[in-house]
Amino acid sequence: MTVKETDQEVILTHPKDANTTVTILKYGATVYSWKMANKEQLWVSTAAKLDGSKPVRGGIPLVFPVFGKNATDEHLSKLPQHGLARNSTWEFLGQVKNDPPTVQFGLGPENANPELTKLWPMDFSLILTVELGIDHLKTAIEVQNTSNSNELKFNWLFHTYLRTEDIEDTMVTNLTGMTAYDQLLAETYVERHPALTFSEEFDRIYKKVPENRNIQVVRHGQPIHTLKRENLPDTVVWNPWIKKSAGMADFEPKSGFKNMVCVEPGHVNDFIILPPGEKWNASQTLYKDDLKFQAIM
Ligand SMILES: O=P(O)(O)OC[C@H]1O[C@@H](O)[C@H](O)[C@@H](O)[C@@H]1O
Repeated sequence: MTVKETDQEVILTHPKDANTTVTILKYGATVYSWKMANKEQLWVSTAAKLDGSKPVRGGIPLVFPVFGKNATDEHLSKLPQHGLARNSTWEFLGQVKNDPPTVQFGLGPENANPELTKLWPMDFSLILTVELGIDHLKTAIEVQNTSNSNELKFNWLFHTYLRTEDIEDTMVTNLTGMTAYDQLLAETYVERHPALTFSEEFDRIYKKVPENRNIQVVRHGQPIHTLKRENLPDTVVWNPWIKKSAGMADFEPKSGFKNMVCVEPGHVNDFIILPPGEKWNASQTLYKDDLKFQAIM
């Protein structure tokens, strides 16, 4: 069996390697484990809530329809930080392909968190497709505006927590020359560093990153993760470091910031405005590649 469903989760196993698996919690349709040849690729807090009481701290939470906390939009401003998709139990729609094993999850106003759809009463349909390759994990999203008359205004982001052995000797590359909004300084500037390194809290939105930039997480000269993006122009890079992780009750162990970096492809710098009836598609693929340095300014 390549796909196993329980009440809480769906587990995919690759037919060519029983140690290559992905586990998706129905709550938030959150990928919270991805193992390649038995090696975990994602970071998840040991205090993460997997019981639907709180979005999962780790894995790949889904951010929709708003990134961060909105202050101005009549409806979006009423939603909590990062919206409602990560706080809703999605419907498992089943397996759509055998090899690579591929499954889908759906969310709409009928099954989304009712407390939150009351605050954001829009017509929408989301389909998340998760594909487990022998050497990759692809997550793809389709958003449909199911209204006959109103536009749908939203952000999308894959809040991907990537695992690393030690953040202090980890770099994130191929964002050189991009415009960055530093959320900690509230300043916009052009990224001049040939690679991002980490020695304190880090929270930046890189804007309009061309699709041919494949962001890499590099350790000891070896790329440990490579990210390919489709229709996701912005990328958030985040590490909470010591003080911020100390303040998060669900972030454990407290030294866990050393073992993770969030590289989060999304469309967050502005909103997508989808006309009635239309669809919008985007995806992220995590895979392994050789070192490809794209530092052209
Ligand atoms: O604690 P949350 O809501 O999961 O957010 C975690 C982080 O998510 C990142 O995407 C944001 O850039 C950070 O500002 C934020 O702190």
